[in-house]
Amino acid sequence: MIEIKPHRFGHCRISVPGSKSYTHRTMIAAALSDGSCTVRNPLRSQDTLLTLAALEKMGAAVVDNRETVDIVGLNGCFKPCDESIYLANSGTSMRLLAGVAALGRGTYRFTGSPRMYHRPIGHLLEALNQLGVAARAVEENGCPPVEIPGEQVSGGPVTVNCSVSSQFLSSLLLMAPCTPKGMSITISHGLVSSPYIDMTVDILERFGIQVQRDGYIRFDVKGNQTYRAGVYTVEPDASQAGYFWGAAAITGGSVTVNGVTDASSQGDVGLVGVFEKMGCKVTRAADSITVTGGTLRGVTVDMADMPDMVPTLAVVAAFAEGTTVIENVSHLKAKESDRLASTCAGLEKMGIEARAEKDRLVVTGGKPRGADIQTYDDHRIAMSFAMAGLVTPGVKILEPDCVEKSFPNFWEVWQSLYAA
Ligand SMILES: O=C(O)C1=C[C@@H](OP(=O)(O)O)[C@@H](O)[C@H](O)C1
Ligand SMILES: C=C(OP(=O)(O)O)C(=O)O
Repeated sequence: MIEIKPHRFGHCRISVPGSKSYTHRTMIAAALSDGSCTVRNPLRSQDTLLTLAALEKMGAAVVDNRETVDIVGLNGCFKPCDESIYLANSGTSMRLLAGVAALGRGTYRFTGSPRMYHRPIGHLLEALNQLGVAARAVEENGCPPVEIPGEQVSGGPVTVNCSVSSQFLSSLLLMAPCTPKGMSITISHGLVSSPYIDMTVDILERFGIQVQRDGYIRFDVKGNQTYRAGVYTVEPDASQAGYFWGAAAITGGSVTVNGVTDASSQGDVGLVGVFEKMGCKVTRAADSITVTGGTLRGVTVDMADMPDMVPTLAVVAAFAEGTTVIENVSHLKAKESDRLASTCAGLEKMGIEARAEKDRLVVTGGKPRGADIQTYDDHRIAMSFAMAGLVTPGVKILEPDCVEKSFPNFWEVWQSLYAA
């Protein structure tokens, strides 16, 4: 348990670790590449290290130098792996690896934590089945554990339902260039979290892969393309910056996060635009963004593309005047926890009116009081409610180590607010 002490600060400048999403993607692309890659500024957290360990088990040669990671790629085809590959509760590892595993030889079995066994993957398995891969959920319930036979998949046309997760499409996009025929991917039933697709396409292009797209409707990737080995640098994580910008919003202080800018494909940078609408001042510089808190008012905002920032926004909304309506977020039910429920539970415990409706979250600002916050093993719940403790005495975060999933030194970086 960590008790967050209230603190007002003037200006604070901070740095956050490398992007989780970019680290997963860069490591996977490197493992598929035609030679020796160096990944600079990788996020070294529980989830990204699970992806790295999985790639090593699937045959990539890995040297972890901490500041950098060297990966020798397998030129589009993984080696057989007899043991099960454990991916804890890392949805990105599970979904992205399940697709690219179909490029390998032998059968891969991906397992995880109990919560992972409730996070859907059926739509990706169905897409793999269309491509002739006999991928299956071991329990036949559309959730991990999964078995993926590496069948030298040839490619072709495929349709995928991305209404629950964009990660299914990212997975298909990552495997497509290594198939002989290439793939023509059509998205059915809409797409949530679309900026993560832009990140995937960005990584593909940086590795020399050509992708043709019609918005978020259809993607054509030619076959027999090569992921080009090289040196790749991971940019700082915009989602992690969000907790520090949120700290500024709530306290009325000012926080500059280094290296995160509007030019990024990371959709979560968009959170600063929401804070701006709520009454904060946002200063965008060439290599940083500064948020300065102001008098906050509630907003109505569609967060389908920024799912990971919903708990962050909901906690900030508790300190705003009026009601905040966060729309199109039903996919939050399938995250590390049911995030609509866990966010509401924390806010209600603090005396704030919050309710999860079908696909939206409604929070009415008020006078939050201190409370023990249950984190449900969800890093984003821990980091979001830490912000509340900067203003409200008596906020205690239970099981704070869950931040290891994405931001192992979060509590250390958090301390820099107290030095400001
Ligand atoms: O592809 C990615 O790196 C991610 C996609 C998003 O998931 P969904 O597409 O399942 O919403 C996001 O919530 C997750 O933290 C990371
Ligand atoms: C949902 C998240 O990650 P994942 O899907 O990789 O578990 C997250 O980091 O908030």
